[in-house]
Amino acid sequence: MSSELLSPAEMTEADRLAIATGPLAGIDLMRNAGAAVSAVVLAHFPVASRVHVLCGPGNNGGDGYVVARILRDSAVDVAVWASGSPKAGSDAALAASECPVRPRPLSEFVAETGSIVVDALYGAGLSKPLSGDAARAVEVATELSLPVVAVDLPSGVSGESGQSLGQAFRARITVTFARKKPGHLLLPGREMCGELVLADIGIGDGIVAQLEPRTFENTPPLWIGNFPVPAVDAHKYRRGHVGVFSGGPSATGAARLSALAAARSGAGAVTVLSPANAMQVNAAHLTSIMLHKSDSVADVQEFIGRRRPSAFVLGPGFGVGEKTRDFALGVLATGQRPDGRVDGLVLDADGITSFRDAPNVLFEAARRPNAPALVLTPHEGEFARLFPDIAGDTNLSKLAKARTAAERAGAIVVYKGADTVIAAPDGRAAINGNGAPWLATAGSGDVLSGIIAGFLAQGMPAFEAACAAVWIHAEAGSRFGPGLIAEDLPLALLPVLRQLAERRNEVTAG
Ligand SMILES: NC(=O)C1=CN([C@@H]2O[C@H](COP(=O)(O)OP(=O)(O)OC[C@H]3O[C@@H](n4cnc5c(N)ncnc54)[C@H](OP(=O)(O)O)[C@@H]3O)[C@@H](O)[C@H]2O)[C@@H](O)CC1
Ligand SMILES: [K+]
Repeated sequence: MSSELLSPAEMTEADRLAIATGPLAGIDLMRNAGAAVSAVVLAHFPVASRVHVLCGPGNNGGDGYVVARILRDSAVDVAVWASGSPKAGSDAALAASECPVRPRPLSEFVAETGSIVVDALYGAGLSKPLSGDAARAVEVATELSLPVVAVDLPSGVSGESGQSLGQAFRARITVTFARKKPGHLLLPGREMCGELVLADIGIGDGIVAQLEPRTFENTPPLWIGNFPVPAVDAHKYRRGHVGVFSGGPSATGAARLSALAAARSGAGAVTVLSPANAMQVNAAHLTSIMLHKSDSVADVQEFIGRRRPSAFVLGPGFGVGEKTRDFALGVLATGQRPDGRVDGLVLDADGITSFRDAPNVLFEAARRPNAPALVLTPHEGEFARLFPDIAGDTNLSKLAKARTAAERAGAIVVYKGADTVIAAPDGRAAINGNGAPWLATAGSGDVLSGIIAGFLAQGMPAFEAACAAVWIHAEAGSRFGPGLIAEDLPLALLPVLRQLAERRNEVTAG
């Protein structure tokens, strides 16, 4: 499965294992890497007046020497600018010795408009911020607006976190090898990479599998096998029943958006649970979605016992306070009750903020054996309310923050943003790469919560349900494009869901 992501350390280990297993030696992998980058340069910039290859002292630089040799062999005008020289006896030293272009020191780097830069300074081995000659090279490329093709990663960008500590190249194209790295998908890395090309350099799937990767790009292969398609004889309650809690009379819209999204994502039945004083306003806006009065935990329990809902959404428009905490803890306690157990609770917005002063109460409830799956869907601000120490730890990437939070909370954490990360308490995590700017609109998160609950109610495991919902939500948003408002999203889901249902049937048939 190629949705796996490898951290720079895991990638180094994959290189080592591949070399130890054979048949390819390190220099073969390097030659394949350099060939892949050269092919991209030749295909995208056939009329470049000159190609400047910047080579660092490690294996990333080694790839650069291979690129320079192949381009020279292809009659391209090539200049090589080197920062340090490769360690004697290394693969990079061998690649440098095979390169017919005499390197000049990076400190003298000059370039001209119309030329191309191949950035082979630092890749997986980036160990500190760019400084001196490397930082100046970034300035030269930026000033002249030269297209940059980055080898593995734009130098200065961390493959682990996507962060750049100081200066970094902004690439037009980045060519990486074997598997993508988290830094290619996490912001700002994703933007710094430009177009990302993944090249096969001969590291087999079996080698990657030995590393048992726990990080993935969030794409359909990750969860299509669990994507719910109703059986021919499906009864509406067998397709799952979602309950969505509504706020008071002037805050009911968010719950209805969530409810509609749960219904569109395939839940057989959806009920809005409304305070008595908001029943009329909700009733005026609901047709296929049911309505039930619910002012107290006893009302909620009575509903659970009688109507057997399998998932809830709590938070959108609900208000912050004790009632919210009681409802959330009441739902999570159903794992201990014989009269109706709920499979999952999606806690969003006010639901998250309500626990800011007592997050451990929530986490303990979620971690109790047999508790319903808890899915938390914080944006950055809400994340910091529930996990202030994790949010403030500048050593952690967004991926590591989500992962640490999920483990602490015993919950699936959907850490939202343009690079949403979904993490599970068991250590799995996925980074979403199809986020669309159109989704940054009021109510969009309420829709996402509803989709997650819709999938949970249909029996999808919680991590897969959250991943699928995030991807589908983003896909629907980007296909709809400009002018999107949250009301459009439930309908915009339909073509995406249709394609996935077809794909799921193919997977099942195959
Ligand atoms: N056989 C293989 O393994 C294959 C590997 N492949 C390629 O290898 C790349 C990884 O190679 P790598 O591990 O040698 O690390 P690399 O990125 O070259 O940097 C290390 C050197 O740079 C230095 N340095 C770092 N940051 C610096 C800074 N800011 N400023 C100044 N110096 C800095 C660092 O110094 P140090 O930290 O030791 O002080 C060290 O000397 C990978 O991205 C891929 O392109 C492919 O060819 C496939 C086969
Ligand atoms: K690089």
